Amino acid sequence: MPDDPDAFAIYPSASGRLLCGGCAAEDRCRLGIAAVDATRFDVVCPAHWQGGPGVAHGGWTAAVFDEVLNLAALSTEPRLVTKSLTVSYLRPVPVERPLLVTAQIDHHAGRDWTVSARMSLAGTPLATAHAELRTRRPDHYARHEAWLASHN
Ligand SMILES: CCCCCCCCCCCC(=O)SCCNC(=O)CCNC(=O)[C@H](O)C(C)(C)COP(=O)(O)OP(=O)(O)OC[C@H]1O[C@@H](n2cnc3c(N)ncnc32)[C@H](O)[C@@H]1OP(=O)(O)O
Repeated sequence: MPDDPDAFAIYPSASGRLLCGGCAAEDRCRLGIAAVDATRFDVVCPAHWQGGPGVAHGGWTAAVFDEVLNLAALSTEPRLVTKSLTVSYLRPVPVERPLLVTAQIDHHAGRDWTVSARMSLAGTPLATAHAELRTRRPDHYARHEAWLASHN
């Protein structure tokens, strides 16, 4: 744990990837996301994320959207958290098949962002998502740690 938790930032990994705090040490995205650019992502659902036979767990789909929706805004604002995330599951998502996820910033004012994304297979939409993001306050993680310590 760093002395100042709010010093946390995401930098390109050894291989140039932008990875969350949980994946940076392994230098690979465990969700199976590979960024093409800031708004397009090649995604493959690893088999161990299957929820039904050959079909992705809905939590994996939500996690992928959470990641790409933040990545879409990351180049403009590196200090984001997700305030809300809504996923529409349109069709089952197959595991181990090449998927395309596109994401965009729909609105930004002050600390508030609204973003949306779509997951597709060969042009057919499988799921869509909308999220509200919030720019973190400078003491976001320190405040969290203080709150947690007060509940020990
Ligand atoms: C990237 C590259 C590859 C990687 C790409 C990106 C990697 C993946 C990105 C993942 C992004 C995520 O999933 S982020 C993780 C998921 N999201 C979160 O953890 C956000 C949790 N929610 C919050 O921190 C907050 O609710 C906010 C920031 C959304 C809104 O807070 P706010 O702006 O301060 O609003 P406010 O109404 O004052 O706060 C609501 C209530 O929460 C409390 N509160 C607010 N902040 C905190 C805090 N830090 N610690 C404790 N408590 C807090 C307030 O006291 C208040 O309590 P009371 O007065 O009501 O009692």
